[in-house]
Amino acid sequence: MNNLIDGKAIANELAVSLRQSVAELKRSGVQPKLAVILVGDNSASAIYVRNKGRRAEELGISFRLIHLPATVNEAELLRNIEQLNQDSGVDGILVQLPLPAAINEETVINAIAPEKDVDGFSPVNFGHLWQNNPAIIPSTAGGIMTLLKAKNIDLTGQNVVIINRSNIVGRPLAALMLQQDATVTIAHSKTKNLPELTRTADILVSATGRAAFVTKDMVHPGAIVIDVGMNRDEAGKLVGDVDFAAVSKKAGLITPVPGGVGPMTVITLMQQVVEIAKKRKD
Ligand SMILES: Nc1nc(=O)c2c([nH]1)NC[C@@H]1CN(c3ccc(C(=O)N[C@@H](CCC(=O)O)C(=O)O)cc3)C=[N+]21
Repeated sequence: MNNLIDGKAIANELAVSLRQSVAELKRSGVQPKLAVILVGDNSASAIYVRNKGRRAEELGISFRLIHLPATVNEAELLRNIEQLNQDSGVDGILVQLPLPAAINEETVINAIAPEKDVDGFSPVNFGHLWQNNPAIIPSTAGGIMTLLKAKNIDLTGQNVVIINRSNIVGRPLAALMLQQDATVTIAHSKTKNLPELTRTADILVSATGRAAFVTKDMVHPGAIVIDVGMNRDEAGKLVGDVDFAAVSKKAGLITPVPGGVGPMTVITLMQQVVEIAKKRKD
């Protein structure tokens, strides 16, 4: 099957030059550093954070994990963020989502200094993105753009349907694709006649969190299918949103799970840590 987009391989290629950028920064006396705050013991979050730590270490980026108990109160979490905001040795701050229900995610995200908000979730970075002047962008959306670029896909005039309206994936991805002259539709749980809509897509992106949500009748032959889903099947195996066996026979290009968007998210995060660290020299 040669219609597979190998996100892992693309991420590994990008890692080569990124490692050089880190080495160069170190020679000039700057040690790039990412701080991650993980609250509680969500097993999926623990895996994602571990993957980020591994990649950082391999690139020569310092990685500080602050693991707080699920019972931590908001004020305590905000104090931790404030400390990282003040620490001139920290370039990027990431608070792993989701947070426990007792904590207001918006309050927490807004507490991160925008220039260290490596996720691009803060209102300032979000605003820059929608003003068509992106600064720090959400990693999953950025990673998908890099993946399409690596495959020489021109978005001009393409019909894109994104099944996800979150601030983390759907909205930032829509902004980035619009910037490259795609015609973007954001679909969600209230969208009428979804299969009819998705069949109009030249590029279909799904991030619903439901295994086998995207079936082959929803996909136009030859379409590009980007699977952002991270689900566990009955056997506990990681699967995406797309019925991969059937849809991969129909799609022009398709990303697998694992090995598609996930590794691109992580490498994009690291690229942004390095970009922020470069600013220390300005
Ligand atoms: N503040 C914040 N920023 C995030 O960027 C963020 C977050 N919260 N919360 C959760 C999502 C999810 N996410 C992933 C990261 C790596 C993989 C990844 O490495 N996936 C691998 C394998 C995963 C595995 O081994 O289970 C793959 O798809 O091949 C996936 C998903 C980042 N997120």
